[in-house]
Amino acid sequence: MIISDVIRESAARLREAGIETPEHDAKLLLAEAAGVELRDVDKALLMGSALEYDEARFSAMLERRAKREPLQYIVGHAPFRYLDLKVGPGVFIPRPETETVVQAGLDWMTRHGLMHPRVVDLCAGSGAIGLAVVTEVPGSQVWAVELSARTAEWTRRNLAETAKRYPSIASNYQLELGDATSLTTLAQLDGTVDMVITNPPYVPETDVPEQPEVRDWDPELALYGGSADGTLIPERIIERAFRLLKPGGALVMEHDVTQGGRLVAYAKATGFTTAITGQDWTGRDRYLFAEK
Ligand SMILES: C[S@@+](CC[C@H](N)C(=O)[O-])C[C@H]1O[C@@H](n2cnc3c(N)ncnc32)[C@H](O)[C@@H]1O
Repeated sequence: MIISDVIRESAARLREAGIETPEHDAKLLLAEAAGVELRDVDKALLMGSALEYDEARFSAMLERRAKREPLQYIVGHAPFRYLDLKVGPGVFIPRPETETVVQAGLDWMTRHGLMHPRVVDLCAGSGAIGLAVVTEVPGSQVWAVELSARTAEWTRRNLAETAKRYPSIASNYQLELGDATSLTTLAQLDGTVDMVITNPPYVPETDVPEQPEVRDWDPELALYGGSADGTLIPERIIERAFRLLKPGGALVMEHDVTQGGRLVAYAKATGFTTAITGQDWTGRDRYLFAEK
């Protein structure tokens, strides 16, 4: 079968399953089954040329996608800034809005000319935030905390993979298995940290996501913020970050679009001297930025 027919038929199957980007997903899965990049599939489509691919693997992946399993779990990896992270069931898939949150943290460190920043990533998941920082900020030291032992296996896997490309990070990144909201977690760092960057669970419990890829596949522990409006865990993270930070240090924390005002007020009440809400690329309120 020629490639355009394969894509057309596969996309029709995915469209029928309610997927919003059927052609894109079909092309990506075909690229994976052929062991090539997406642009090679586009080129084959444009030129009308043939493409060798593993047909059995492609149809198995297509069936998984039609059951609304996230594309990233099926292909086993997800991009995050300059990294390509391993993901699968049991770990939260890193999202583009979190790249904005990391950028806000990096910009602050650059503005303050920090040479050897000490950075904490609370709620590490795949390791996206901490691994981005330790690979993008030379001389940085990162501590990451994750509660789920199953998820922490993914964090460790990503640390090992990333260290193959950036060998120096192995000694500059430490993962702790524990509760990021507990006063005892990383207590040895209290008052010494330059920056906390975090993407904690924050989805309001009254707001169960409609997308099956999120609702049925992302771990619940990664999603829900522990109260009806989802701010319980983020507020505890604000308190923990305040103790970890040195005077003048900063917290950047991703949150739901509805939570900006409440979390700014909470940060100020906790003792942060400044607190503002930052926006993502689409202009929506998505993170708290607070200085101690
Ligand atoms: C929204 S995900 C973020 C993962 C990653 N930082 C990212 O941005 O892609 C939240 C993560 O926090 C973990 N988590 C939930 N509660 C926690 C807690 N009390 N302490 C530490 N980690 C926690 C979850 O298991 C999940 O991996």
